[in-house]
Amino acid sequence: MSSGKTIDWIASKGAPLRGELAVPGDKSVSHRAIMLASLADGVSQVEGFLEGEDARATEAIFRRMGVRIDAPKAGSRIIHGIGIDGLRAPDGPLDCGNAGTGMRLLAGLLAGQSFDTTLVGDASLSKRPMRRVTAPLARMGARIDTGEGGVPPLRIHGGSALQGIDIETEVASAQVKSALLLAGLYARGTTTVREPHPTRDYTERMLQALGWPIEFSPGFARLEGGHRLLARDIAVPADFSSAAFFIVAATLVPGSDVRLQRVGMNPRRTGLLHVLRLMGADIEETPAGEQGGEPVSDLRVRHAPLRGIEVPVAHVADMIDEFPALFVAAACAQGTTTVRGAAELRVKESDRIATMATGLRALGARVDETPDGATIHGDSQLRGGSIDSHGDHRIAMSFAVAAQLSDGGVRIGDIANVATSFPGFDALARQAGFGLREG
Ligand SMILES: O=C(O)C1=C[C@@H](OP(=O)(O)O)[C@@H](O)[C@H](O)C1
Ligand SMILES: C=C(OP(=O)(O)O)C(=O)O
Repeated sequence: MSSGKTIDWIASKGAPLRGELAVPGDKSVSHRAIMLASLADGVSQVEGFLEGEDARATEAIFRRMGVRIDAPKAGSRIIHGIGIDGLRAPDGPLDCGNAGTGMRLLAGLLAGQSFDTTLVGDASLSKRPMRRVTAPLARMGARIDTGEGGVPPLRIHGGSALQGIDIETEVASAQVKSALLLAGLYARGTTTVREPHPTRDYTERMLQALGWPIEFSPGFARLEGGHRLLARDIAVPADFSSAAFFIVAATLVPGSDVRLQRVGMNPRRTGLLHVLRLMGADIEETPAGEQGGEPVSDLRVRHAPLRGIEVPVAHVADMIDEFPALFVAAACAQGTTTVRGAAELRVKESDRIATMATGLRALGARVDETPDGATIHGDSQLRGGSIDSHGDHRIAMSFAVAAQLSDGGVRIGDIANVATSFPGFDALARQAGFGLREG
């Protein structure tokens, strides 16, 4: 949740990136851990929970629906599950903050409850499209009113008898898929979701880990209503999307050699690794076992010159949150990089194609926008300037990376929302070598 206070960063060229870096827990997994452990029978302990505002907003919402969640120390939660039908009506609107994930997953989960709820969000979330979940949920029998134009708030009417469906989603979105699966827990019969491109499968994996029968494979998931979830301890892996800023920065800054510890390597998240390697990056990956059912690896990233490429459309969904950082890499690569099939970027916390194109141009790069992507002309010697992050955490962090390559200082406006996904980014970035301070 944005505090309303505007904070800026002044970022500038620092030192080559060095050392061992531990990035915080995965945001997607942290949301789902709160939701599913709350609905389980018994007590679950969550370790590596992301202390970011998005996941904490979800946590606060479940507390308000009667779930006891203890926080013995940072990154730890003890969740006293109240069973699949145990949630209680909250005493007012539920605030999802900045989190599309929180709101869309909850739309599905709350559609199956016996009581009414209202979901609200901050200024950015209040502009994001919700019909992508409310329309298919309506086909299951859910009754959800949106604001004018299909945006939040969502007024969810409880007491609907949900019916399973077999549906092919229009957009490749793990949030849409997860909303339907969570509604499917409460539906009569079978819910089947087919996707145009496979998306992250954390909801499916965690349902399975907590004992709900589910069948899934890339681009496909099927479950039926009427089972129960059993509490289980959950170890949250480090967030690949947070690691991505350091992977790109270390690749770009000459002399860098950095190690990232035990990063979550779910194949539906690591598209950026493939794309950066195609561009010439030097990323060494050492598998380090599993954490919470997810493969994790130690990554060693050394500086390497990059060349522009056409980003394969097949990787787009697997790197959807990494495009802001990729745009920076592309601006500093030799030659042109083309991005297509990424129209989803226009409906994230900001229009990420437009905010990145505008910001990079302000630093002297040449970027042409297209409706579903951009052409980024490389070979840029970035200069200093002023950037508006539009309150978008990933834009703010991407320009902190860009500033490590620029000739002058970069003022990055409105960075408070970095705390939604990556609290402590600035301290870790300074530890790695970044020139970065509040201004
Ligand atoms: O399911 C999730 O946890 C997420 C899915 C993605 O959104 P879409 O599914 O809408 O693409 C991603 O952008 C977001 O950061 C987290
Ligand atoms: C798009 C993002 O998150 P959400 O949709 O949950 O707001 C993100 O973290 O980049």
